[in-house]
Amino acid sequence: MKKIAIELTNVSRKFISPTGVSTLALHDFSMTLHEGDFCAIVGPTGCGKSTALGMITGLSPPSSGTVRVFNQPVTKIDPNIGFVFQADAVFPWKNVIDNISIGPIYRGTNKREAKDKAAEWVRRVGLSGFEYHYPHQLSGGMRKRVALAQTFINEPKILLMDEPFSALDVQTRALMQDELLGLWSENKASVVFVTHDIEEAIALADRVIVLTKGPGKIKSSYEINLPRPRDVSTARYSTEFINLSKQIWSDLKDEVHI
Ligand SMILES: Nc1ncnc2c1ncn2[C@@H]1O[C@H](COP(=O)(O)OP(=O)(O)OP(=O)(O)O)[C@@H](O)[C@H]1O
Repeated sequence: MKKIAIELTNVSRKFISPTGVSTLALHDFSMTLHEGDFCAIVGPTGCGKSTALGMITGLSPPSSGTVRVFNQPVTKIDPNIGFVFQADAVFPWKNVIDNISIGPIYRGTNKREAKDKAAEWVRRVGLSGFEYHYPHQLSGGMRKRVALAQTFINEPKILLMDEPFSALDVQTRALMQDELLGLWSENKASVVFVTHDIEEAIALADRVIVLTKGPGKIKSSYEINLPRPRDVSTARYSTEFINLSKQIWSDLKDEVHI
């Protein structure tokens, strides 16, 4: 029996603006993610997807309900959690090796060892030859590879991803999705992946959760039983994939209808 990695129970999150305006971002939201599982969340803009991730990180406590990570209440930022966001989180003034080694150095690994480890990650994400390039000398896809290496080098038990590939062109995006699945299959982190792209959600995840328009609550949830390992560019042609895609799109269409 797999352990529970993340558990949100009847969570709501309200924001109060400086002028006193209250926004209920998420309402009575519950989800459970087991160790090593890959869950995607889709939903209309502003429905509270990023808010849900923020509560798992410990950056933004819930207004009511409970958030537990590996059975412990979330009270602070947990070093076992890795993040990848839409914006590149790479340091522009550091080269590729220095960007990738920064996590282990902050965690107390000596510089030599951290750089050796980073060199191995440079190879794993296909950036050999670019070790001493700076982010502005790399393409968007290459910068994303740096971001993935920066995260995976810390061997996170939980990986939170907020539209990480949305700024990439279609081909690079498919490559990065395959890259992510490859890294995940070795590391087996528990992943929560937020996206607007239904096909991306189905191609990557074991489960896709659809949220209603804000304040978000769960509208539907689908188990994705496509075989693994998956090749994202071919998986999308299967009948099962197409049917899931139609069903999820139909759920979402009701929510974005104006
Ligand atoms: N710090 C904040 N202060 C006030 N309101 C906030 C804050 N953060 C989020 N909100 C509001 O909470 C709601 C949910 O925002 P959130 O960013 O979680 O949505 P989302 O589903 O991730 O949106 P998108 O798909 O557009 O990225 C929105 O109405 C947003 O304006």
